[in-house]
Amino acid sequence: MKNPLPQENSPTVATLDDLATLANYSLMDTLNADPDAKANGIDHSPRQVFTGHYVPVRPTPIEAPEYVAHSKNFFHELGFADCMAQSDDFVRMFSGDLSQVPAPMRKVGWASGYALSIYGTEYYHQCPFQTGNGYGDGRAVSVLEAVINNKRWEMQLKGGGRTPYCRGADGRAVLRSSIREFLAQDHMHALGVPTTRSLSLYVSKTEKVQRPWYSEGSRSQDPDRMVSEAAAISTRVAPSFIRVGQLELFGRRARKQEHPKAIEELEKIVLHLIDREYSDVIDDKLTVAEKVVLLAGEFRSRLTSLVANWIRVGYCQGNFNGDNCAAGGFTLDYGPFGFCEEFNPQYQPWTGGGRHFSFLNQPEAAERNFHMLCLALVPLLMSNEAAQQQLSAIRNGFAGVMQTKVEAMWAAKLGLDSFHPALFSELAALMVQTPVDYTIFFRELSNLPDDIGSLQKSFYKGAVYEADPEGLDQRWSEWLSQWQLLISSANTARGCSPEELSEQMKRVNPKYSWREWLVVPAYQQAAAGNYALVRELQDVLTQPYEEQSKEIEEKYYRLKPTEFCELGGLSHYSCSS
Ligand SMILES: Nc1ncnc2c1ncn2[C@@H]1O[C@H](COP(=O)(O)OP(=O)(O)OP(=O)(O)O)[C@@H](O)[C@H]1O
Ligand SMILES: [Mg+2]
Repeated sequence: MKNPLPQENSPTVATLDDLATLANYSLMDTLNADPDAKANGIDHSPRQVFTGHYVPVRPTPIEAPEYVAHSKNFFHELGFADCMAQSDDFVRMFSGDLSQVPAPMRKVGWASGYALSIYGTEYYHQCPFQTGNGYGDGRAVSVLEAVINNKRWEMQLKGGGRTPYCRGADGRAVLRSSIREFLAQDHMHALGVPTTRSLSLYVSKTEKVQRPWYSEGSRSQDPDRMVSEAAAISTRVAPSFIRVGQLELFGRRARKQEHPKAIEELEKIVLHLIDREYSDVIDDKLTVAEKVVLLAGEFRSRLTSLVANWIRVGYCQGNFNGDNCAAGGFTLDYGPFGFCEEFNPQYQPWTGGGRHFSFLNQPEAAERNFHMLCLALVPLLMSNEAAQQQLSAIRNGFAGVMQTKVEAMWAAKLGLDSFHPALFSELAALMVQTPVDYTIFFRELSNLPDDIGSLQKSFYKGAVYEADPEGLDQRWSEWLSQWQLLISSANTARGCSPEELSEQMKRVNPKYSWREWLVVPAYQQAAAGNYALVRELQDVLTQPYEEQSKEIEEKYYRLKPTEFCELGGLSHYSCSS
């Protein structure tokens, strides 16, 4: 689970001209453009897009861009020189100005439409036209596809200006939310959780936009004022940005036979997805029906692993609807996300999100998204009864696969080879009643303590605990003895030393995880032009399994102070963008 060490090779891409030689626009060249689109990409007002997979859009640059951060890890993986992130032409391009990019890079990017489904229900009314034809990337604009070290990557600006899908909004992202997404992507990758990757982040020195947000110290559920915040553009990178919602859009159109090319467009996007995300596991020579069935099985496998990983690291996506669910099976859209500090199965940082997207309900939410993906694929199997049955068997097997993966994940967190239901259910009860800090508890347990002394570092000591501390400590001691028995017999069977087990558990249970109250000062200082804390956090969060220095431990391996509980913008948020 450790973050793979960046390649030591000297960078092969040192300038934007070097990067240009790797450009290769497969999506634009193989999928259908919206026939009503304007070739120059000046297409910045809400309108309906009836057909086609993408709309050519010219991003709107932010004024006076200033460098905030780039992902050093990802730059090294790609063979990019660090200095490139601050070079004029790179800054210009990745702050939204494509007017001077070197050929064969293109001066127009693209945005895609998608459908919205929430927890398995299809929605249309979020689109200003009530038809679903005006919903999609409202502020995300892809600007480049490049093949780098034999791997294809798509690079997408977030906050890159209005598109036909902007629904009347400004097309911008603010510095606060961009810093959160940028750091969270780097952190998740370092945690070993599949994710879109951070490339770069620039802020405008002059351009501001208004967002609802919380006053200092506010405990209100919803933001209580409008604030003016700096506009920023972050670039994220993935093999593709195809979402379940995107397949749903074409699936719905095919199901309703909305236009003569609907089925062909569905087939094309599905084959494109396979090519981008599944070409290593799905043979190109198979029939479409065979590919579709394999795709469903592979996506099920990736999605269930992803959600088990989210739970392992305490991540709650917050708004896990179909359009925030990447069809490649990685984490996408760090908006109203959060990491569980005080363990609570119903943890949900987003006040608009509801229980259905809460921490331990994510397997259920994932199943709903998976169901929507399967529905979208059905029109491609119309003449093939056998393939339809295979698809429905894969669909119906989701819950079983999900449960197996979640149980294996709990077993791994506990250093065991198999899941012990009774041991786990007492642990879950104790974790809620005490309650514990999720990260600190499992990390302390990874030291294989002799008694509960060190585990108490993770105790928040709530009302239930305070009512009977001896009683709860007694239950913890009993639980720990049972766990010790199980690990010692498992260790004997595996021929594994306690030191080896401890090391193994520490690769599953991170020491450092996202703590919102430690991120808030970083974006607040950044708003004043000081990026030191952003850099420090980037450093800490990209080595989450390492012990790091004493100083870092004292600052970041800590219970959430009580004064931060219930604070708006910190313990919960209603708007995150
Ligand atoms: N400021 C904005 N301007 C234009 N469109 C927006 C803006 N904020 C959100 N949207 C659009 O509203 C929809 C729902 O927003 P949501 O918060 O899921 O996505 P997001 O955070 O913008 O982006 P993504 O899913 O691409 O990470 C998306 O289609 C998004 O593009
Ligand atoms: Mg989204």
